[in-house]
Amino acid sequence: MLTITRKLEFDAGHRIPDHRSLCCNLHGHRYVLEITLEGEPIITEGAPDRGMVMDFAQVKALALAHLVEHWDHAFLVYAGDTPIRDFLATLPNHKTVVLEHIPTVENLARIAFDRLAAAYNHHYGATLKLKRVRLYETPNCWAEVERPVN
Ligand SMILES: Nc1nc2c(c(=O)[nH]1)N=C([C@H](O)[C@H](O)COP(=O)(O)OP(=O)(O)OP(=O)(O)O)CN2
Ligand SMILES: [Zn+2]
Repeated sequence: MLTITRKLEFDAGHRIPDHRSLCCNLHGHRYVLEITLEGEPIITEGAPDRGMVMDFAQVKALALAHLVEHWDHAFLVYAGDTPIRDFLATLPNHKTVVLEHIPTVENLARIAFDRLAAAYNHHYGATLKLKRVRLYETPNCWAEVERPVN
């Protein structure tokens, strides 16, 4: 087995409603998402992706379709954050994503992992698996979710 990693970046707004410091204010981040897949390179003769665990272009396409296009330039708001949800609802056509959990980087990384695991696992046969998602909220702060070892 070996791993490949694809990095994607997106911008999103959020706030941590009960935070005691600056993070209770509306603000945004350029999030950096690192997706690590584990598998064996494809050996099918003549296949365009022969020698690849998965074509990086396809890694990107699946990440965009299943996660990044939904969150990019959106405001990620906790379902229980009523004042902000009410405010956002007054803005016509605003891109708002309502989450069941507070949008800490830990919770966002877990949501990202669960969605991406469903998208990637077994995509190219039995061996391909999402191994790890790492999400940077700032260059200095990140969370990581790993697939449990079977
Ligand atoms: N465990 C967590 N702690 C914090 C989170 C979080 O999601 N999980 N989020 C925040 C803020 O939203 C913010 O993203 C972090 O701000 P800050 O601590 O200021 O991070 P910086 O990298 O900008 O800090 P420097 O001191 O400039 O390195 C807060 N905590
Ligand atoms: Zn923040």
